[in-house]
Amino acid sequence: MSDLPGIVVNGASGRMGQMLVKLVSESPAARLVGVLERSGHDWVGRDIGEAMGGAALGVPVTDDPLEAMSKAQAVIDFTAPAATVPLAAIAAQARAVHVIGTTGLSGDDIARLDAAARHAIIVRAGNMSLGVNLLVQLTRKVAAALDEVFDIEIVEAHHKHKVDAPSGTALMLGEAAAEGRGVKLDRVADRGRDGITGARVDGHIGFAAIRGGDIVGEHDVIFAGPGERVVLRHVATDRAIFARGALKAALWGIGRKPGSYDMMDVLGL
Ligand SMILES: NC(=O)C1=CN([C@@H]2O[C@H](COP(=O)(O)OP(=O)(O)OC[C@H]3O[C@@H](n4cnc5c(N)ncnc54)[C@H](OP(=O)(O)O)[C@@H]3O)[C@@H](O)[C@H]2O)C=CC1
Ligand SMILES: O=C(O)C1=N[C@H](C(=O)O)C[C@H](O)C1
Repeated sequence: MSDLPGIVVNGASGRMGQMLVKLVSESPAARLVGVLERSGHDWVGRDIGEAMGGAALGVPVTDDPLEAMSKAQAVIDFTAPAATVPLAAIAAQARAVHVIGTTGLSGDDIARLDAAARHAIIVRAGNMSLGVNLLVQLTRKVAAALDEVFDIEIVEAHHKHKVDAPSGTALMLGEAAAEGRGVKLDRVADRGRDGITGARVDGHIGFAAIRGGDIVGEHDVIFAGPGERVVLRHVATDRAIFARGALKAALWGIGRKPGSYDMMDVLGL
């Protein structure tokens, strides 16, 4: 039996779940020890490799989180708030690092995750890619350097199946822009304009979302001033960037003190 860190993937049939199963099962630094799906899913009880249409991986899909985590040091979770929030308490009980990529979490969900982090090691980010986390840092710097004469607008584009808006990444970028300006995002965010909205309010941070086709994820932070514009952009073309970041976070989290961490901590940015 290998002594590589054991990783569980939650939401194994999802777009990110399948990407993670592939990455972890092929990784020289970790081993796949469990895969979770919700009760009633037709993959439960099947070998995950075969369910994904490939060779058997020797790991059956289960709907029992404690069983899945019995041999694990970490669980990677890109699912939905209704699955992620309860899993935090179970991961704490199993003493497993909980890496959370799930977006669309409400303020109440985040409060519950923060409460779980008193006993659990939670690494959570709306985007686990290196490029986006660098873009977050750049956004904070540019927002601090440019005054309110530059209007900040965040435009994001994703595939047609995405259920939440603005994206988790857009919200991270908005938080960074607000921090750079020394304001609270919830006081200045304009989320969704329609009809006679009135002129733009100076100092506000606007959000716009495009949904279509198979767009993996694109984010522009626009600083629009009189006579010039600065545009910071990230374009994701492969979901593997998120999966790689999540596995890095899982390995980084093992042995840390309980608490809430993010990708800035993992990447040392
Ligand atoms: N932080 C980051 O870097 C990234 C975050 N994401 C986020 O990850 C999440 C998943 O994205 P994606 O893989 O595209 O989504 P999918 O819809 O492809 O997959 C979601 C998975 O979660 C499961 N799931 C959904 N709701 C529940 C529930 N209530 N209980 C148990 N399981 C549930 C689904 O199971 P079922 O099929 O049975 O519904 C499915 O396996 C989203 O929130 C997305 O925004 C995505 C990419 C990068
Ligand atoms: O749902 C997605 O696909 C993605 N979600 C994340 C987000 O909400 O920002 C990250 C990435 O953009 C892909």
